[in-house]
Amino acid sequence: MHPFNNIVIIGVGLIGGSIALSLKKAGYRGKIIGCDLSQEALEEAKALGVIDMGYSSLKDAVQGADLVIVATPVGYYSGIFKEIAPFLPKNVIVTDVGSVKGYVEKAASKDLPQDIQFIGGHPMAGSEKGGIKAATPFLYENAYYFLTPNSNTKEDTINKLKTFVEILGAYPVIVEPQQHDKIVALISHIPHLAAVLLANMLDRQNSISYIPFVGGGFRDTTRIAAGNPHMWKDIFFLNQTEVLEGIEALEDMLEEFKHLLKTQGYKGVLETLEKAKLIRDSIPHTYRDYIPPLYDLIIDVEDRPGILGELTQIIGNHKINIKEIEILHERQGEKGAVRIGLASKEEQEKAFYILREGGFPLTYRKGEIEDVGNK
Ligand SMILES: NC(=O)c1ccc[n+]([C@@H]2O[C@H](COP(=O)([O-])OP(=O)(O)OC[C@H]3O[C@@H](n4cnc5c(N)ncnc54)[C@H](O)[C@@H]3O)[C@@H](O)[C@H]2O)c1
Ligand SMILES: O=C(O)C(=O)C[C@]1(C(=O)O)C=C[C@@H](O)C=C1
Repeated sequence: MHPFNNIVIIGVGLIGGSIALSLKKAGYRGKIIGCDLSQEALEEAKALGVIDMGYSSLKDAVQGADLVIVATPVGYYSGIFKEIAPFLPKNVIVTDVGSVKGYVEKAASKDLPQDIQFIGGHPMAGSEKGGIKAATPFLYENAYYFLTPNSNTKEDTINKLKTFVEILGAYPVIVEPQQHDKIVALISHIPHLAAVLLANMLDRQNSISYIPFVGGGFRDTTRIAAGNPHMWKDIFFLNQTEVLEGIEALEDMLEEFKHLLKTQGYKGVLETLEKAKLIRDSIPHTYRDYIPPLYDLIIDVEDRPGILGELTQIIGNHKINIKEIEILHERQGEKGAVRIGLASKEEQEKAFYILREGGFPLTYRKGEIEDVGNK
């Protein structure tokens, strides 16, 4: 049974809109009310069927809610908490989706009434694109979703939010707000800063004219630099301590690398590169510990239009659900490769034979070939 019947989403953009779409996809039958400063976002959300009703007044929106999700840029939270505080129904649960949690926890305990249940939240899924038009019902599938209860959060509230997160297709992970901020500084905030600085280097070196030549490397390492500057400004300042620590660690590593390079430290440079490769290669497709493992197949395919459609159709015809699909970016000669992740060993075996006999003879179980890039 769904734990909520009347969900209010404040900020109907990428993250808020995607929550609403995921709920609808999962068959949620209650009401979804959107509240946004932007009339255009509300109109768009209604037209797309994302929300059932839209309000620009926070007071009107939250009346009757049993779950309020704050999904605006984090800098607005304190003002929003203060404004909704007098109008929140007694049994409502308030949560958020913000990329920092220590600050949000403090703001909630200061600005929300003491008897209102609050639990912080943060889905580890997103995009460099913002706004309701970028929202998708699949954003949270197989993503981690941090939940940060405080000492006042009841067990029942935690359980309801866990269920809610699972309905979105994500995996709830309970952490302390400070622990959360340490983790995301290293896996999200410092990487974002690095991407921003890499992008800006083209300008710094007065080499804007290099832009037409960028290949996959520059694109892959800087994609997130195209994210919303206002949102990211809030994130950096509201996770200032952890981000400053990360910057210092980055400075030390750059100094060390600079020294190795200046002093012909071949061994050290190689070790740095090898360590990074090990770490990068170890990022689980299978999200061990929290997410059930996936059973992968690697398929060598011809590089031509329509090939992906043919592959997925064969599998779909046999009612096998592809949990993950990835194009492996190795394009030497005429071949490319695709990785598909399946939910069970049985499905992997079935798909293996179906594909091999169905026009994809170069299908392998993961591990049968070491690494497509090294063949
Ligand atoms: N973008 C990501 O990748 C990502 C991922 C996880 C979490 N988050 C967090 O989610 C939140 C929203 O990010 P997003 O990417 O959906 O942004 P977005 O710009 O796509 O959407 C934000 C929406 O909030 C509305 N808004 C702004 N101020 C408001 C206010 N005071 N009252 C009501 N509505 C207001 C905007 O009009 C917009 O429609 C942020 O706190 C961000 O830290 C973002
Ligand atoms: O752009 C993406 O792909 C993201 O998922 C964005 C990303 C991330 O760093 O992973 C960015 C900030 C959010 O707080 C969560 C997710």
